[in-house]
Order: sequence, then C-alpha cells, then structure tokens
Amino acid sequence: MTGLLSTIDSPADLRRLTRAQLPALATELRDFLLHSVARTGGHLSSNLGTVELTLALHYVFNTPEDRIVWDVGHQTYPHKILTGRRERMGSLRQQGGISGFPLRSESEFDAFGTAHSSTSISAALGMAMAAHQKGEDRQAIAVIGDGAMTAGMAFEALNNAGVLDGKLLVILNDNDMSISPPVGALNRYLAQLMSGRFYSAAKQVGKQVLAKAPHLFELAKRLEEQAKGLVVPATLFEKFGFNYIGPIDGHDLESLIPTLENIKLLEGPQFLHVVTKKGRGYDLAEADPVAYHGPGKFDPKVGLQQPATAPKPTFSQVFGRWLCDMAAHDQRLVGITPAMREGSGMVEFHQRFPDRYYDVGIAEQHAVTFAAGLACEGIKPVVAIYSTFLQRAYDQLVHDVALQKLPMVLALDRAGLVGADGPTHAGAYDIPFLRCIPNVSIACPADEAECYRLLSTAYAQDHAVAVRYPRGSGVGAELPTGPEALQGLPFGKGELRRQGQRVAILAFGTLLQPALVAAEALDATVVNMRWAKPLDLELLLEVARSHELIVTVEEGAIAGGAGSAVLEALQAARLPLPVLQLGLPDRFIEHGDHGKLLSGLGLDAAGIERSVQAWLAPAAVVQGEAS
Ligand SMILES: Cc1ncc(C[n+]2csc(CCOP(=O)(O)OP(=O)(O)O)c2C)c(N)n1
Ligand SMILES: CC(=O)[C@@H](O)[C@H](O)COP(=O)(O)O
Ligand SMILES: [Mg+2]
Repeated sequence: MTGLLSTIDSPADLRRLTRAQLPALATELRDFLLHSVARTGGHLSSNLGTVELTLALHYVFNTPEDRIVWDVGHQTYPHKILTGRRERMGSLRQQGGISGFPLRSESEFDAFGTAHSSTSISAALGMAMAAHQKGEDRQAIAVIGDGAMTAGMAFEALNNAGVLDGKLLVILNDNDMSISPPVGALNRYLAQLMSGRFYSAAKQVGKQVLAKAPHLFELAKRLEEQAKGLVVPATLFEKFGFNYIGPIDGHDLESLIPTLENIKLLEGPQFLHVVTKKGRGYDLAEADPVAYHGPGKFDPKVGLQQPATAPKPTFSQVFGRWLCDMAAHDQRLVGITPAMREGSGMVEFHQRFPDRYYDVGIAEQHAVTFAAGLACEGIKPVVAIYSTFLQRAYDQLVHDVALQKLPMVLALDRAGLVGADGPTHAGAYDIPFLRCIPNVSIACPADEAECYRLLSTAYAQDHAVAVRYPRGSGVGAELPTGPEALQGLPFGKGELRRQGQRVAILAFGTLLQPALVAAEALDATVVNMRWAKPLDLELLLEVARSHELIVTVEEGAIAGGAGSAVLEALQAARLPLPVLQLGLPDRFIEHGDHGKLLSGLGLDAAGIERSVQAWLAPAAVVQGEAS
C-alpha cells in the first residue's frame, strides 16, 4: 500500500500532516474503507459518513488522552484504521479478528465499549467528571447519531450534563437517517434546525468568523463569543444548558477543524451539530443507505446483487409473514418496532398496514410500556424486538406488563449467538431473565413452521408471551397455509421426537436439529420442548422416570436457562436424576461465524454427542482424562 494513509499508524502521525494534506487523506481513507468492508462485510454507510469527522477529531484533539466515545460504535472503522488497526481490517468481525465495535481491550483509543445505542453522552460525561475529580485537563467527546439521539438515555445524560461543569463535547452526527428513515418529533426538530435558512446562515457565519481569526489561543475569549455567534437562538440543546454550535458541514474539513479548535478553548458543556450524508462518497450507498447499512461481502464496482436462487426465508421474514397474516385476520393487531423495521422483517407490514405500524425510535423501554398502554385498551400489540435490546426494557416488562398481566407478543429476534456482531448483540440471556417473571411465558420454536404457529399461540394468550428465534434461517420448514394456518400449537406442550434408551435429550429451540443427529449415534430419546416456560411437566416427568440421564440443549446462557428450569422441576418432583446442561457458558462469546462458534462450544451434533459420551464414560476414565 502506498500513499498518505500508509504512513498513518497512529493519530500522532496524522497530527504531523499539514491541513492541506488532509483532503487527500480523506479520499484515500474512504477508498480503503469501501474496499475493505466490501471484502469482509460490515457496517458501511455510517462509516462512509464519518471519514472527515474522524480525521478532524484525531487531528484536533490529543487522543487517546482526550477521550472519544462513539455512540453505537458502528461508525468507528475510520477511527480503527487511523488508530493502528488498518492492517487488521481484513479480519473485521471474524473470529480472532478485530471487533466491529469499539472495544477497550482492543485499543487504548477505544475509550468506551459501545454497540447498544445512546450510551455515549452518559459515558463521556462520566469521563469528564472523573477528569474534574482528579484535577486532569482532558476533553471528553461523545459522538452520537440522530437516530441514537432519540433514546431516553441520551436525554437523561443531557439533562445531567447541562448542570455539570465537565469538559464535555457532544457531537450530534446528523445524517437524517437511523437504520431506516428516522422518525419522531426530534427528527422534525432537527430538520427545522437544518432548514435552508439556519444551515446556510450558520455556515456562512462560521466561515467568516474562522477565516478572520488571527491566532486561536490569543483570541480565546473573542472566539468564545464568536463561536456562540454560530448559535441558532434558543435551541433545545441550549435549554439543556449546552452551548450549541452549528449546524456545520461534517464533510468539510475547513469547517470542522477550525470549529473543533475553537471549541477546545471554550468552557462548559458544548454541543456541536454536524451534518453528514450516510454512505457519503459511494453513489450506491448514498442512494440506498438502508441496504448498505450492514451489507455482506460485495463487489464495489457492481454493488449488492440479488442471489441467483432465492434463499430460505429467515426467521425474521417468517415473523413478518405471520404478522401480515394475523393483521389481515384481526383488526386489533398493531406492530411495534424500536427502530428495527428491516432487521425485524416488518417492511411489508409497514407498507400494508401503515396505520397499525409504530416505529417508536431507538426506545425499547418506551416500546414495551407503549404496548402495555395499548393492551390496557384492548388493542393487541406485537412488539418485535431483538433479544439483546429487550435487556433495555426489563423493568418495563416486570412493572408495566407482567405485574398487570397485560397480554402482548414479544417477537424476540436474534435469540442465541448472532455471529459477526458478537457479544454485544448476542441474545444469550432472555430465557434466564424472562423465566423468573410471573405472567410471562417463553416459546422456543425449533423451526420456521413452529415459529409461525407458536406466534399464533402467543397471540391467543391473556398474558405476555415471548417467542424467541435466532438470526438467519433454519431448516427451511414449510410454513402453514390455508384456512387453518393461523391455528396455534398447544400452549405449554412439547413433543416426543425420538424414542431411545437411557439418555433423554430435551431440546429448546433450533438446536433440536443437532440434538436429533446426535441422538442417532447415542440411541437417545429426543424431546422438542417448545416452551421454556411453562415447561411441559407431564412430558418431562414421564421422560425422567424412564431414563438415566437428562440432557438439556439450548442456545442461551446455561446459568438460569431452560436446563435450570428442568432441574428445578425435577427437584420439585423429587426425581433425583442427573441433568447435563448444554448451552452458552458463563463468559461472553466473541464475534465470528455462527456455525463455527456453536461447534467450538460443543453445540453442534458432534459436540452434543461428545458431551453425552463423556458424561456416560466410567468415572475412572473421566478422571484419567482430566488429570
Ligand atoms: C439499544 C439499541 N437499539 C437498537 C440498535 C440497533 N441500531 C444500530 S444502529 C441504529 C441506527 C442508529 O442511527 P444513528 O445513530 O443516526 O447512526 P447512523 O447509522 O445514522 O450513523 C440502530 C437502530 C442498537 N444498536 N442499540
Ligand atoms: C449496529 C447495530 O446494532 C445494527 O446495525 C446491528 O448490527 C444489526 O444487526 P442485524 O444485522 O442482525 O440486523
Ligand atoms: Mg443517523
């Protein structure tokens, strides 16, 4: 590799360049980024939009002493490339490679680990106040997108920061996009701020002020006032106690760098509003930032292509189909998504039932309590939510839903490991954290057809039911059709899938398939449990009485998971049977290929067979192996 970029191994190298060299570097960086992501897959359009902002931040601020907290962190590839990880970009999001998100353990330049949105202002404020407590002079910077800004947590942090005197800079990276087009009143407000009059006026003023500034340090006081001159009067952010600056063009280094240099001199909480374009510099991504939000591998010359043969529908698509079918059947149904329309398979539902579709923004807590309110009035809410993001709405689920025994369907997508996004996005904990809440049930479909049917079962209940299903597709089981299609499976009932001897494998969810394969070699019984709560006690006890060993298999945390529920049930029934619990261990599982990760954890057919054989092996042999 030649060119300027090849000389940058850290921001210190960057800071040795002249300002005149930076536009060329930005071009190289963008080109490198595009070709790198095209080879690995990953979050593209957000990163294309932050090239200049990243350069400007590392150029002006003394990173890593000054701290940058990137909200969500899906826009940090330019940051990774400039902070010593250029050569590792080929390993992005692969097992053993670098993460797609900032990681404190990966680099001293990653001040804070992110991936779930809207945490940056809180974390940066914490860092700013820590510097204050310790008498250290450093800047803490939160870079937050307009989508992430919609979350309550961002506003909680603004509310707190505005009355504290931390050296905090919040940069709103406003590209007028979330993953989907942005929603809500805040978006409307930001659009007003960016409307022609404000935007061009602010830009003009900014350029005049900065061109005339002779020497930044000597003119600190004057610049402070001038920077305030960039302020659009009485913005929401000023009312929160910030000095609001902007909007400025986030792709114009000539605006960004002097503005950031000015801001460095200002006291108190600062708020800089930059305007960027998602997908900037790659025409196809600019035209369709949604498709290029998180693409797989592609050829940059031709862009994303439709596969030659139609792939199996994903579980998300199965959910989307069920949602449309049930909505057509029952007028009371409404669908809710916290900003994940595409990922949750709700595009068609949105098109066909726009009045019954609610994208509430990145607001999982609100989504759940909003659904509770709807349920109080006889509406039938279906909340589509990734397992990992439901973690945000735990109290809402306990206090607002379960305690009042309100009915709703929680379509819990991305349950289990998710692959390239890694541990931040893994749906590892939903069974343990849901099964301890009264009035909440959990269905674990083993394939697509069961998923469809169990959604119907969930919809028919008088309390909250989560239906958990994984990312991607399963065995490709054909979906029900015809007049009976929307008929559910029996609530709380499993099914015997194979009769064997000695060992009974109880499978919860899609790991039923490898369990069936392992059972052939082991001549084991296999039960498709279908429900983690309630357990099918009748079936469980019948199986327990006729076998020597119970093996539970789930793609979720072992601790407190479905296997634990089985243990509790056996104990309550005074059946002292050994239970081998297979699932996710008590550690975070890194990013990588989903299938390989499962094999590595012994959750494929060979692994299940191995674990059972090891359990059955005479103790002497096991001890021998261990010593
Ligand atoms: C708590 C949470 N909910 C949902 C998501 C999924 N998500 C990732 S990026 C994103 C959109 C972010 O939009 P914005 O902050 O404007 O960044 P942009 O992609 O536009 O750069 C969403 C909804 C998430 N990461 N965290
Ligand atoms: C950054 C983020 O949270 C999302 O973009 C997420 O990576 C999407 O994951 P899926 O690809 O599983 O929808
Ligand atoms: Mg955005």
